[in-house]
Amino acid sequence: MATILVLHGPNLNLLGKREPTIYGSTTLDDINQTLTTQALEHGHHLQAMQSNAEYELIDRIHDAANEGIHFIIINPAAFTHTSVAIRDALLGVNIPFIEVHLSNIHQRETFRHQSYFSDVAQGVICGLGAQGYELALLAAIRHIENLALD
Ligand SMILES: O=C(O)[C@]1(O)C=C(c2cccc(Sc3ccccc3)c2)[C@@H](O)[C@H](O)C1
Repeated sequence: MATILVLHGPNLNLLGKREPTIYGSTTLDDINQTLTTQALEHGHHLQAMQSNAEYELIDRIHDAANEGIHFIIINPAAFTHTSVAIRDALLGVNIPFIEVHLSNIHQRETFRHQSYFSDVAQGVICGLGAQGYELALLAAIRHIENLALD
């Protein structure tokens, strides 16, 4: 049994409440509940956290290494385009991660096209709404289970 950590960045706590045309009407609680259920169906555990504070996300990433977290799924939200610090934390703990965005950042403002995470991620999923998280979870489980076979 493995544990997968889902990290949501700033303002995602407002998801489903405003701007549904861009980010959808699903709330973060809905997403986390769906992912938790799907992980358990595959025999794995899921932990989820949302923070508007860069340092809290960094601290959670550090703690993940001490807890034996096997994989991280992260939507850095606005930190996608600014945070070398979170990038460095992910590299520092050496836990594989997938970058997820609800919207297709490449169809939006130019400043959203650049990510500090994509080149060091296992993969990037964007533009598929809440389903992107579910696809990332399936990929994480596949990664973990393939490692177990090696
Ligand atoms: O598409 C995403 O998931 C993204 O990571 C999410 C972002 C984001 C930005 C502002 C608010 C929210 S969440 C939200 C949605 C609707 C109303 C209020 C907040 C997400 C952007 O900062 C990123 O560029 C893209």
